[in-house]
Amino acid sequence: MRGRVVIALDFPTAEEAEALLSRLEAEEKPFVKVGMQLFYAAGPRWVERLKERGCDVFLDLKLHDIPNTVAGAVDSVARLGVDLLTLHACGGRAMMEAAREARDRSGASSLRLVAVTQLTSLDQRVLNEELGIPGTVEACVSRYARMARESGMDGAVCSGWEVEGIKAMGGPDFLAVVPGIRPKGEAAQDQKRVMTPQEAAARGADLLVVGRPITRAADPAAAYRAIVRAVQNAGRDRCGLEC
Ligand SMILES: O=C(O)c1cc(=O)[nH]c(=O)n1[C@@H]1O[C@H](COP(=O)(O)O)[C@@H](O)[C@H]1O
Repeated sequence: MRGRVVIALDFPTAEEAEALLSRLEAEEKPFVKVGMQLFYAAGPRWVERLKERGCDVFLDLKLHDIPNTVAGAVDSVARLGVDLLTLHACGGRAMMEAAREARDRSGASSLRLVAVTQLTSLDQRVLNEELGIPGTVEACVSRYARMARESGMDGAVCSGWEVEGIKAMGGPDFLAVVPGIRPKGEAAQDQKRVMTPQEAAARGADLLVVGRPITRAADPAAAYRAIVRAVQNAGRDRCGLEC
């Protein structure tokens, strides 16, 4: 999956998400993320239809509950045929293990479970002063990612600043999913730990999650293409030829 751009469809209705997708029709099969806003509005049947029209689908529900409840949620999601599902690493080992067991029992072997470490909207001050977690953001992300891997998760969500540590710890098959992507010069908005697409890809991001820089652009298809190009250029930078 190395270096794929995922478009975050953060819209209030299915119609608005579909309007965006129709503007991207000329592009190769897109990888899209459906988060809470759209999922709660459009529902599971709409997500199934997204798969039927050929999109790869990342369902970002950020599950966080007791193990039994999360296992039940994973069982329901497994029936939708989506490719990726998020849960919060801070739910702990038992929760993540229950999620993995539910996925394995469901037979949906292509459903990858990825654990959110620390949200890209948080910074050092929030971690230490508001959440009361000591140490650096990087150390916390690394600790959560290791726990996620040991609990059988397929990857972790982190910012571009923590990708190299996660890839070094988890190896090539442990996915580093990276939101907080901002092309040079774009406003960070509510994101704190941001990085350009080129740099995140050069550091080893497998999936780059991009929302507003594409969805709110005057020309979303052009914005998407520019980000895909930046990611491809990072691949060339890494090995001297296209890889
Ligand atoms: O799990 C996520 O996808 C996620 C984790 C995280 O730490 N930060 C983060 O921004 N996201 C998601 O990534 C997307 C980023 O959107 P933009 O900030 O508009 O590019 C949103 O849909 C967020 O829900």
